Amino acid sequence: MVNVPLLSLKAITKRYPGLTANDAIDLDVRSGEIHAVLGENGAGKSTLMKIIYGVEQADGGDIFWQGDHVPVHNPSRARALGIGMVFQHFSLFETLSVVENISMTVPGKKADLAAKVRELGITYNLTVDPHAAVHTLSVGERQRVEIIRCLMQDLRLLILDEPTSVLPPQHVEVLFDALRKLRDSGVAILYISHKLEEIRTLCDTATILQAGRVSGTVVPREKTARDLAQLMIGRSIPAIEARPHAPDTGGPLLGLNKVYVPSDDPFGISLKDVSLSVKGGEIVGIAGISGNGQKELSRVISGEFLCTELSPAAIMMMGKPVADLDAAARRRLGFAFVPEERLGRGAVPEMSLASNTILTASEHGLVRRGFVDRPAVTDFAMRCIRDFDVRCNGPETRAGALSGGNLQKFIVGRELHLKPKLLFVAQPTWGVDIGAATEIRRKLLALRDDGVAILIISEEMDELFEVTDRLHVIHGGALSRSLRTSEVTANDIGRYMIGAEE
Ligand SMILES: Nc1ncnc2c1ncn2[C@@H]1O[C@H](COP(=O)(O)OP(=O)(O)OP(=O)(O)O)[C@@H](O)[C@H]1O
Repeated sequence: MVNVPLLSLKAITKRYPGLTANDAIDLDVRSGEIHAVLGENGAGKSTLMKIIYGVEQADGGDIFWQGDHVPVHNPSRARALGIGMVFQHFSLFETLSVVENISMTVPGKKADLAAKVRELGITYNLTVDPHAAVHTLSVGERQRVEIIRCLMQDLRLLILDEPTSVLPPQHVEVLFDALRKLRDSGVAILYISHKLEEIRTLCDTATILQAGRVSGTVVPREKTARDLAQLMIGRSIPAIEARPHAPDTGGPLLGLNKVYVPSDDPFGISLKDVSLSVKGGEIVGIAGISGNGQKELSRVISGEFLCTELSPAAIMMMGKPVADLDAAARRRLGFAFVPEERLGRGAVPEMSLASNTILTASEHGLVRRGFVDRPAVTDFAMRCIRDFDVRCNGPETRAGALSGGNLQKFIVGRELHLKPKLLFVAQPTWGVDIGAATEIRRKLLALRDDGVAILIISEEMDELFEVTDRLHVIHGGALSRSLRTSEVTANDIGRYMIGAEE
């Protein structure tokens, strides 16, 4: 029995209208291994994980668990087998405590559950106070709660979907230590990530998916990140060339002048004395650990949150005071914005891609005399799809049916096609595969060279170093002074990020 895989998938197939998301996939996962699943956006990774966890049902193929043929009709059946999954978006109730959240799916007295949370926390170095309310926890701590919840049952296989995309760098190592301990105790881990270096450090095996099929299985440690990217995409990715600093092109197109904004969310961060400016032809980045005011800053700049205490001139766009203008009025001045949350704020999942373009592009010839110009809308959506290589069934595809990375590419494409004077992008390449991320960064640089002013909030240090001319670091709702990117190191930025530097 030693050689029987813990989980064995045979010819798993899943079809959606017009496409095959998983095409006869075979995959073996063994106890005590960390097994990466790699692939371009839309390759079928999340679909496959959802089938294993019982959220989606396969149209064909078989699942074997320790050699036995088992149907997995729903997540509770998966949990009963010993399968746990941590999704990208956590499923915790903010106002309840850790142990109250856990007791919703795990039977037992609260006192016993709390003791178990403490014990598991010590064993795996995932400590968290069982009685803390979830809203008081950092993102890293919430993820620990999700993992501990899986551990409370007899866990044999843990599925993690891009777990480090939400973590600050210093929490990544803590997570990896816990995952290695789990592996050494015999648990199998399925690990989805676009971060190839992480996969090389952490994972024992990697299965690569290309357009819904398995294209290979490798030992990632024996490959370079470049090899892995090539295996995923089927071609090599040219590096972004070094570029000279852009010339000054006049006055700032965005200015924040001593912006103080109390948070309207009881769990949020207040902005303190935030000043910054972005000129045409430059990219300014905002680095920082998530939860330090990025969300609040982006709502204030986008106009989604109007703070009545600000004087109109506290925020200037294209030389005009805008702090009292709503988002639509700011957009009319030539401002475009990519929010951090794709679904809900960036796009309406129930609407087609074409209709989603009208949300922000209506003033760009898509609505005439109050009527939607359908051919113009379709043409606009087609251009976004083509230029940003959005893998979908065309402009009438429902936004919610796109894979995460493809929806991100579509939203970035839509905003870049508005030909803004000032562009503000939160997490430009969040969840996007390495090939597409390089392409998005290249397009941002091209816009900058055309004189557009660009502000980027990102938690990816490499990305900020690759594209920005200047940087600020946000910590506790306050911004550092402006730092010229070519004159600082990642270590310098790290000190500001943890508040060791004013
Ligand atoms: N509910 C759905 N309806 C229709 N098509 C869907 C649905 N869910 C996924 N798809 C399609 O299935 C394909 C695979 O999507 P999936 O989310 O599995 O990709 P992925 O590899 O996880 O991508 P990413 O890296 O972008 O998260 C995509 O083409 C996607 O558009």
